[in-house]
Amino acid sequence: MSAPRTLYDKIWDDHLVNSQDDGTCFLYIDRHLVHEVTSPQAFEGLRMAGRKVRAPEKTLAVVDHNVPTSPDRHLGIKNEESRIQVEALARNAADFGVEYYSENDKRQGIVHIVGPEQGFTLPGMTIVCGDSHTSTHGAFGALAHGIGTSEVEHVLATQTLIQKKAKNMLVRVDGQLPPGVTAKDIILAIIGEIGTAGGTGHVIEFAGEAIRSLSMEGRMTICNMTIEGGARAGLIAPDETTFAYIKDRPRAPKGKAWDMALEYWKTLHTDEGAHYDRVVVLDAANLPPIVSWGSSPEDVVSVQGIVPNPDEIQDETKRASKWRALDYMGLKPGTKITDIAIDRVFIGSCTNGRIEDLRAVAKVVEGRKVAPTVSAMIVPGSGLVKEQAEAEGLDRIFKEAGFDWREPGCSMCLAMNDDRLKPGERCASTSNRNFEGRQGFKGRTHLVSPAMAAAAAVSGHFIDIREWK
Ligand SMILES: CC(C)[C@H](C(=O)O)[C@@H](O)C(=O)O
Ligand code: SF4
Repeated sequence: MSAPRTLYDKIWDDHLVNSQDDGTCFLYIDRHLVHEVTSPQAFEGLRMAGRKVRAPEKTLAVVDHNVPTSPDRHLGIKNEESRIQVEALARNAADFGVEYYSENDKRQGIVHIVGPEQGFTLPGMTIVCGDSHTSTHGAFGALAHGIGTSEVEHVLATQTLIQKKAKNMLVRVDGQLPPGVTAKDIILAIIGEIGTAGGTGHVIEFAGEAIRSLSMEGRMTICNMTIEGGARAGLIAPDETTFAYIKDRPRAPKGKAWDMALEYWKTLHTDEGAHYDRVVVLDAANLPPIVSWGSSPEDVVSVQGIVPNPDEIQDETKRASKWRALDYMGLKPGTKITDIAIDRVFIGSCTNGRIEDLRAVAKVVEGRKVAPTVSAMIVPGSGLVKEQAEAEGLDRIFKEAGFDWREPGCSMCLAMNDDRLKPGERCASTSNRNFEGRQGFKGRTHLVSPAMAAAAAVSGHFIDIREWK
């Protein structure tokens, strides 16, 4: 009998090409997603060295960060810097024979939404992308690493990645979530608990009843933000929910190949008695809806809570940094979270821009109006999410409520396109990062779930979604 292994151990072992005495390993990479921000120099490097893309059929390119989300974007990208980046990816994909979804392709969207949607992301695979939120794909039981541009070039050329093995960490979320509390609240609570460095050097496997009960959308939200907890990757063992999501996707295996794949996928779980280097346990039943108050995803509190007082922090450096965060956010200790008024609402991103997220928003805002003091936008994560939402009539609900209904892309998740906050503006956002300037120079971001963002849009301030009538 071989020693019991974790899910991470199994995927690692199945992809190990070579390992050196110092722990340096070559991992075979099954899937490579490429976007316009981190790929130009990588393709340029190949060109200069006269190399080809080794496995174009395992590579998929899509534009997301720089594309405008306005309805007239098919007329061309006005911002020159963005246009140059988007055109470069189109050219590189054509030159190197890589499939490419342009901003006018219905399948275009945020790379981490597109991969799963197409069945390009499958259980047991190693997946990379020059993007930190590649961890999202771990929701399928795939080992998914964000990589840098020089690694993008290395993978394009060799279909391998140089890695050292990380440690195993388990985050178990027991019990059932109360109504109104979502996957987003789980992951914000976890990061609040372990801190942004809590997962450093580890791959986190999420397990427990509350995780098992989540849809694939919810699981993707959890794995998406694993990276904000400092971990190398996040993983959730595949199960019937996973298989049902994948079945009949354009790139999923079909017929006999499906049966064979399924047989393998069913072995992808941690063995009884396998060792984790660290274990964290949370009880879902105790979780409230969560709102971030500072400039780090660990700065979180219950919607029923107050802005904390940094003076209560022992560590001097940390105390100073949290004071700075409050100053940046324009908040005072002791303020009730529900008394914080907002100017903008952003619903979208690879954290919460999927169909289930939009349905949750529609449920909250149907027959209501966005507060007159608030400007709110909804950005579907992909063209297919947009199409589905429109087929269900969600766009009508949004527009009647006064939301701006946009074209797919990263949008105001980060200020790399036309969608951004003005200095001092305060935003309830379903995205994953709240660093200074993230959504625009001097913009103020509060991270929340889609339902909480929707309720804030209508109320003009944060409100406990559990009390929504
Ligand atoms: C631009 C890109 C490299 C970046 C990332 O790596 O995550 C972006 O997607 C982000 O969310 O900050
Ligand atoms: S939506 Fe945001 S977090 Fe996701 S890839 Fe785009 S910029 Fe990064």
